[in-house]
Amino acid sequence: MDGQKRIALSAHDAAKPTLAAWAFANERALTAHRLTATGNTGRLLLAQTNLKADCLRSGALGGDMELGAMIAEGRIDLLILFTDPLTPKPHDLDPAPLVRVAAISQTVIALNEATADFILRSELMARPYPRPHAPPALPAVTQRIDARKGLA
Ligand SMILES: O=C(CO)COP(=O)(O)O
Repeated sequence: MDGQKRIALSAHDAAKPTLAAWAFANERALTAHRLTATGNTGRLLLAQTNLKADCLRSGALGGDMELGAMIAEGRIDLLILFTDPLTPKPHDLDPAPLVRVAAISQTVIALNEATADFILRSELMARPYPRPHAPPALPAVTQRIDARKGLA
């Protein structure tokens, strides 16, 4: 990761005002970085702050998957994903794959405002940081893949 971080922002509907307020309060720190957001979150950020962000599709229409692919490909350094665990909703499971792929790819992740505050104030935000390697595939998984490819 460079000194300039690639930050993804996304929030569930009930958490969108919190994320917009957090981004507004931290505008100065965030302008130093490259921002990407899921569609509706991004539009809200563009409307309520002076930040620039690349907007993906709406999360419900595939933006979550676009973001997941970017994380898997190592194109996101920090994921700020404000969830709303108290309101049941049809896309309740959407964040799970993002959290999973972020954990695997050693992407920094904040699921709430307090964690986002700690991360944004970290001295590592302004410095290059060598991302630790992803864990090696489990031997059993590797064997199954090799068997399917006719290598075992
Ligand atoms: O789906 C989301 C979070 O899981 C957010 O997507 P939007 O920002 O497009 O609403």
